[in-house]
Amino acid sequence: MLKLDQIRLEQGEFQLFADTVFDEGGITALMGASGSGKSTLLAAIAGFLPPAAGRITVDGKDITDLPPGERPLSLLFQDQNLFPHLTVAQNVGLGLRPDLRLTSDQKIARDSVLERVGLTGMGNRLPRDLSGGQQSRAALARALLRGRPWLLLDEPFSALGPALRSEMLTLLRDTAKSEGLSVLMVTHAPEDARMIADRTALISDGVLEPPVATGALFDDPTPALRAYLG
Ligand SMILES: Nc1ncnc2c1ncn2[C@@H]1O[C@H](COP(=O)(O)OP(=O)(O)OP(=O)(O)O)[C@@H](O)[C@H]1O
Repeated sequence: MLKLDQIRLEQGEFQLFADTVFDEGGITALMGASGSGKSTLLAAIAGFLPPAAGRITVDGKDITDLPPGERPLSLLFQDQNLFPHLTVAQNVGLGLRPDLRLTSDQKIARDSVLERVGLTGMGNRLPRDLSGGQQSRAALARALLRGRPWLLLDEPFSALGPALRSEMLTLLRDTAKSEGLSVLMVTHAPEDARMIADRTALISDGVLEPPVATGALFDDPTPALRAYLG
């Protein structure tokens, strides 16, 4: 369970308040208008923005002051962060060792994760020799290789066309299930939330609303969601 306990975040004039719990298992979509604070919230959970007030706990353990790399989570951004001069296998291996000195067991784990995301045999390519969808798979593979229980995604597939995006969302849903991951995914697209998110939490007027079942939410939108959907 990921708990945001009376959290207040500040970025310049902007403020966001969050006091809610994300249950583990399954996928939670995080939605809200542009500038509502979705990326700010993920940055705080990931450890890149210290809260102005409040505590963040995971399974009862206070992680508020832990450096990003020591938190029980991986973060995946839209631009994928693949290093252009490193091969796919090296980019993925960075998830385990920044110096790339993988043990033989770690290499086996890396190759296994490449296989799980459908990149078998592509480890020696450079990112530029992959399609957009394959680059997304490589970035997901790196996050998965870290083996952290929570996966935070900030509009990771929004640069992809509709068919590829849907393919990646399906891969994410299947992988989260098979690996028992808890996923928090920022998205602008209601259809993405409806497709894979068990729950959806909305940020509205500087406040994070508690996550609720996605189907029920869209079938009977709250005033905040109605305002967002327009
Ligand atoms: N470094 C910063 N200094 C000052 N204000 C900032 C900074 N970073 C973000 N903000 C402000 O914080 C607010 C929230 O931004 P954030 O990027 O979290 O929103 P978002 O919901 O992710 O938006 P989008 O959907 O457009 O990506 C915005 O008003 C933004 O202008």
